[in-house]
Amino acid sequence: MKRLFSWSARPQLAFDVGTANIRVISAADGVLLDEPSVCCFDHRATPSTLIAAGAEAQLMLDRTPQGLKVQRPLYRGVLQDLEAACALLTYARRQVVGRSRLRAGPTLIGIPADATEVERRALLTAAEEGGFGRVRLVSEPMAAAIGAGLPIAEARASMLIECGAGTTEVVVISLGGVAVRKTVRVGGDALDRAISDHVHMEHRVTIGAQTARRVKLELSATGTDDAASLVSLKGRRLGSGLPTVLTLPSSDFDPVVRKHARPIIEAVKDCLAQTPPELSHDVCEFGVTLTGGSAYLPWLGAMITDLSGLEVRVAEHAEHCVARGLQQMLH
Ligand SMILES: Nc1ncnc2c1ncn2[C@@H]1O[C@H](COP(=O)(O)OP(=O)(O)OP(=O)(O)O)[C@@H](O)[C@H]1O
Repeated sequence: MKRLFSWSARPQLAFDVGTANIRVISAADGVLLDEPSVCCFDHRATPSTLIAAGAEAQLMLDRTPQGLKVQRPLYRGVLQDLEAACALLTYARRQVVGRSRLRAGPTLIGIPADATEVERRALLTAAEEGGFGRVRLVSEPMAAAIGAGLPIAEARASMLIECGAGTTEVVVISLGGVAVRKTVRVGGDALDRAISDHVHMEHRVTIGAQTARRVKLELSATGTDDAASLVSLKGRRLGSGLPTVLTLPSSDFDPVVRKHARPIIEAVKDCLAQTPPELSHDVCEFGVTLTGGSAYLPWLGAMITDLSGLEVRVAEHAEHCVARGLQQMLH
C-alpha cells in the first residue's frame, strides 16, 4: 500500500475508538487491546477521579452506588464526554505502551467519515490531553474496506456498510477514495434501546441495558421469523415493582428489528441513488460487504437484498475490519 505519512517517525499504534469498543492496534501484532469504551468515575469529591476503565468499568454498568458514575465517551459515534474520552485514551495507551517494545510515537485514530470539524477537533483535544503526541485521523469506513480485503485502489466500485454500535456508514469506494457516502447515527445500541422500549411499552416490564443487549444477541443468532424460538428475560414489573421473568417468542421482536433497520435501508437506497451508473454497475456485479459488530444482524443483509436485489456478504471477523485496516495503514 502507498505510504500515508511523511512523518519522520512512522506511527506504531492505531486506535479504533468506537461507541461500544476501543481497540488498540500495532503494526506487528494487530489488536493489542479490545475493551468496552466505558469509564467509571467517583464524583463524591472535586475533581472527580477515575475508578476503572474498559472491561473493569463495564462490569460496574447499572450497578454503581450513588456518587459513582459509568460514563461513555462516545454517543452515536461522536465524542460527547471529553473527560471520559481523555481517561479512556490514556488508559488504553498505558495498557499497551511499555508492555512491549512499543514507544509512544505518532498515532492513527479512526473517525466516522462524516465527522464535522468540531467533532474532529474534539477527538484531537482528547488525544492531546491524554498525552498523545502527533495524531492523524483516518476514515473508519476506508479502514474497514481495507480490513475487509476490498480492492479499494482499483477502478472498480466496492460498496461497504460499516455497521457499528452508534453509527452505520454506507460508502461506495473506487480508485482509493470515497465516491459516495451516507451516514446514519443509528447502530446496534439503538436496537438495544428499541428492545428495551418494546418490553416496557408492550409487556410493562423494565429491563436493564445489559439484558437488552443479550436479547439482541440471541435474536441475532436465531432470527425473528421462527415463532417456536423463545427468549427469556429478567426485569422489574411496572406497577408492582416486583422482579419478574418474561418468556417471549422471538417473533414478538420482528416489528422492532424491522423498524430499527429502516433508516439503514433508507441510507443504502440513497447511496445507490447517488452512485454514478458505471460504479452502480460494479456494485450490482460485486455486491455489498457488511463490516462492524452489527453486521451479524441477519435481517439487515436480507432486507438489503429484498430492497435492491444485491448480494450481501458479511466480512470475516466483521467487528475487527476497521482494526485490520488500521494495522495495514501502519505498514
Ligand atoms: N453477533 C452479534 N450480533 C448482533 N450484534 C452484535 C454482535 N456482536 C456484536 N454486536 C453489536 O455490535 C456493536 C459493536 O460493534 P463495533 O465494535 O463494530 O462498534 P463500535 O466500533 O464500537 O461503534 P461505532 O463504530 O458505531 O462507534 C454493538 O452494538 C454490539 O452489541
